[in-house]
Amino acid sequence: MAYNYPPEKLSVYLSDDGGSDLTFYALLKASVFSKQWIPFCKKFNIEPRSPAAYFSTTESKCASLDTVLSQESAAIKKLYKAMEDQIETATKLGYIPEDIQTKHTGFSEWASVTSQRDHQSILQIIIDGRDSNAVDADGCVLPTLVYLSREKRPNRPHNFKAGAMNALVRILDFLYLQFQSATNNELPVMQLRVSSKISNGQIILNVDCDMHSNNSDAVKDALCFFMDEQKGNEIAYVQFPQNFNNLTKNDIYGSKMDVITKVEFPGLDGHGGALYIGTGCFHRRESLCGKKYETGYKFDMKRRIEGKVKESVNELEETSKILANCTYEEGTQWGKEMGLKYGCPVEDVITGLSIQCRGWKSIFYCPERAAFFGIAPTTLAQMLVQHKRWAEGHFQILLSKCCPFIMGHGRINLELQMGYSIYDLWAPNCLPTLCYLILPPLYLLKGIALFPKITSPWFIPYAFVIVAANAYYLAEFMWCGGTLKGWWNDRRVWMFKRTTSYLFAVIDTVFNLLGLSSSGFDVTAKVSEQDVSERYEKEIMEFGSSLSGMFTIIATLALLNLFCLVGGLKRIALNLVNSGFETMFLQVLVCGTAVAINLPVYQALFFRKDKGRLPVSLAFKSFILALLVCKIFLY
Ligand SMILES: O=c1ccn([C@@H]2O[C@H](COP(=O)(O)OP(=O)(O)O[C@H]3O[C@H](CO)[C@@H](O)[C@H](O)[C@H]3O)[C@@H](O)[C@H]2O)c(=O)[nH]1
Ligand SMILES: [Mn+2]
Repeated sequence: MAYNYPPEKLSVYLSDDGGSDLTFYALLKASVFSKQWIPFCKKFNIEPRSPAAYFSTTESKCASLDTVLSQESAAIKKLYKAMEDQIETATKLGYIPEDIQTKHTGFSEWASVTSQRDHQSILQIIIDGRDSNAVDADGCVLPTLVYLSREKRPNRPHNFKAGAMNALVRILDFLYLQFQSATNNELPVMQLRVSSKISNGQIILNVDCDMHSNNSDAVKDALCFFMDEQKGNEIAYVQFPQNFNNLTKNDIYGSKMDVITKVEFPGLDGHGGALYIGTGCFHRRESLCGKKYETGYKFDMKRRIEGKVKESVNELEETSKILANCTYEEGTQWGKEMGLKYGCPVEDVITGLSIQCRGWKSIFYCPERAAFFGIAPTTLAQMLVQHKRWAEGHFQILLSKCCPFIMGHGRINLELQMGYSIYDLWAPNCLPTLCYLILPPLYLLKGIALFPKITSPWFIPYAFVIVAANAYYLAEFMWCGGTLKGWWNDRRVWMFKRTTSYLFAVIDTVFNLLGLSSSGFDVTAKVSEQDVSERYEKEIMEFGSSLSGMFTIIATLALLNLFCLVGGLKRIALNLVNSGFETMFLQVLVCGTAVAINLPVYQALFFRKDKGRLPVSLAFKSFILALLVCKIFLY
């Protein structure tokens, strides 16, 4: 709401798939707070304009610089804290006390809600942009603010984030038309809760719920691309990078996407445009809703619609919430040709690809001051689940009719098709990785050489690939601002993802193709317990007892490599292998690297005492498994 953009041209929509009156209450409170916050931001040109982020990062710095600012900042912080306390109190209670409920008729909507998964559409226009009394403390108009919790019924697929986004797009569109005539709104904004979205009539910014804005000029930046006189008309979306503000120095879960953001996406940008990655993206409404690009297409951003809308807020709420009902999409193109596509765990990427295949271009833009910040997973389990979803989604795209080489053939250029396939091929990468982590060590244990001798000329290509690939990636990683330890962590995560997330992604995709299951959307956890956060800050890998399937694989592979390394080295030392070290060098290297990279796993199995260690039962299970594999192989 505090973007550096005329408020009468902005509307904010928040979608709450959790269907919670607590969220509605928080939004109400925020709308009241905004009356003080927005003038404060504009007066002092505050950044970032997310109050939580502002108070946690810059308050100390500004306090000493400017006395007026520091006084006003202290006063507004008090208001913010009071609001936060009220919301937290209600959250702890688990319900909204009656005296609060009576203050807004919207709460009555929840009287008939029995479950988050079974309720009618709830739509509340909290701030009506047409209302001349809806002003901030300085008397400036406020952006329209709408709360939406779409209808959910147990027997109806709700299509996760894509479903939420599409409901929002429709409502935004409908209300935009209603409001535009009344207020000359040019750019309504909309927002989702479990995912959040900002849009405006022609341009829609969508932001996930775990993100905040960090750059109040981002709207204007994006509009510059859309309004470019030469190329603006062919642009469908402007994607900003995903940045995270909760990363630790050496990024223990490899979440920082710097190599993607600074190398790969700018590369794709030169070949038609980067992927749509679900958040921090400005869409042209028309291209998102299925329009094909035609040469010569022109859109007048300043178009006005004549006529005045007299409907009251209540009437508008009643009419527009029908658009968020389960039955609304029946027999329509929503989820197919219109809006975000359904049925794929990376609804964002497949949607972006379809848009590009309809002839549109996209832009990837990294302003100096990051536009958005989000939250990266803080436990190994969260990270592996997230990557399983991504890898599965991408692999599904490759095997579907939306495969970049099929759907993209003749529509997007070959470089871009290949660019997409880097990610689409993540999942099947599990197969070679598993081979390398299982076969060389076992054969080392048995004393059978798989690779050329160190003295053979055939050793050179292997040495070259190993040195070149690693040196290249290391250089790229450091050039993008990573640390050496961060690179080592990244390599570990690379291995874990391939042996678990990607493997499960392949299995699930196959099941999916055979029609034996359908894929969902496992939401990434947004809060973690105190001790978990502390370990995250200290960069201690968090295992714990969840995800036992994936962790068993990780632990078993780690132990298998350890056993084989010890056994293999012993065999070489006892001279049981013909010119042992020379013939076994590459196997010792592969297996030794695996052991070195798995050090945190051994610690979690045998030495740690905290709750983030691997449970004893799992340690026992993987120990027996690894031993059994070695025994059977030697037999
Ligand atoms: O039923 C659902 C499930 C999810 N969401 C929203 O989707 C967004 C992304 O979910 P999150 O749990 O944060 O997953 P991430 O793995 O962090 O999401 C990344 O990956 C997704 C695709 O898998 C993209 O859609 C996201 O934009 C991208 O940030 C969040 O705002 C959710 O609230 C819904 O609105 N409804
Ligand atoms: Mn997220």
